[in-house]
Amino acid sequence: MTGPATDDIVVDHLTKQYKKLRAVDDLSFTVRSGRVTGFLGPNGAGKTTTLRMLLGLVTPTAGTATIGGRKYVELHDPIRHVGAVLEASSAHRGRTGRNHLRMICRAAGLPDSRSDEALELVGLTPAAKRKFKGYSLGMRQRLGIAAAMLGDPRVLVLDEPANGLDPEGIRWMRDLLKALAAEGRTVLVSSHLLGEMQLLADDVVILAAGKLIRQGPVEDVLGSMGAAQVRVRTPQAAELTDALGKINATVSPQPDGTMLVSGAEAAAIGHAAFAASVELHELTPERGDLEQVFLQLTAGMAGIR
Ligand SMILES: Nc1ncnc2c1ncn2[C@@H]1O[C@H](COP(=O)(O)OP(=O)(O)OP(=O)(O)O)[C@@H](O)[C@H]1O
Repeated sequence: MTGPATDDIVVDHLTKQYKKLRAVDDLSFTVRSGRVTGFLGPNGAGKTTTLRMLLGLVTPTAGTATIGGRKYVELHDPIRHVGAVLEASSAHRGRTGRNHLRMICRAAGLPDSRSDEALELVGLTPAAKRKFKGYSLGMRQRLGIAAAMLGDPRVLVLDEPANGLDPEGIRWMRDLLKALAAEGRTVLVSSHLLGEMQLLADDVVILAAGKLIRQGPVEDVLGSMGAAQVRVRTPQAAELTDALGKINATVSPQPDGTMLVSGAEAAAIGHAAFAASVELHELTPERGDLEQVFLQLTAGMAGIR
């Protein structure tokens, strides 16, 4: 039997040229099954264009994007293979959420029962018989995910799914996507919410100005920056700042009375403090978070082109 060996997404030298603008520029990356991959980039980086090429909605100028080895348009039964939410779902205003899903089921040859299962999955059962026009943005996002899940797809592609969700909704989304990945599905999610991505994603693909900046497990991307800082608390801030100046460390005082020191390891800071007879109340190495790393990696690559 032939067919895709896995449900990986493979983007290979993908390029999209719009007149003078190269929206996506020779982009290559892999999204692995069984993991949540965060797709990150400043505004205008080319994320949506990439996802649209992956889903066969935009024709690449060059390169390919495949799912389990096939282009989207070559998939035999796409709704059972790939679920996608590219923007907050739209439905006929006067139609109920349940009827909206049933119509999709009928068009795709899926049993009606899938509508209720998908509504249950996204927590919309209580609103199943309410009309779409009364749905909040968060409910529309949930309905979009329900529609994407109708075919029980192995691959999910979501563009900014957390938009419009309240903190409880964001947490719900995180739990759902992690659970779907834990079942072995491929989950590719674009987002601007970097704090949320750090909690959600196993891997990240970072894009700026159409080009790949970094890809890999979140831990590796965070670690690779070596963005280590050390949080220090002392009642002798002036003396410590002097002592650290001598070892070329940079000190930035924080509003909470601590100082963040970069350019020296905790041991070197402790030693400098000891040698200067400075009392320390805290000495905590801190790694840069995804937001700091993202801003460093994409610095100067203005989003709006
Ligand atoms: N149909 C089009 N014709 C011309 N230019 C386009 C078209 N679609 C997108 N672009 C341009 O391509 C670039 C990438 O846009 P894209 O929407 O893919 O970025 P994005 O990373 O999704 O941005 P955002 O985070 O703001 O949604 C932008 O400069 C955009 O203006």
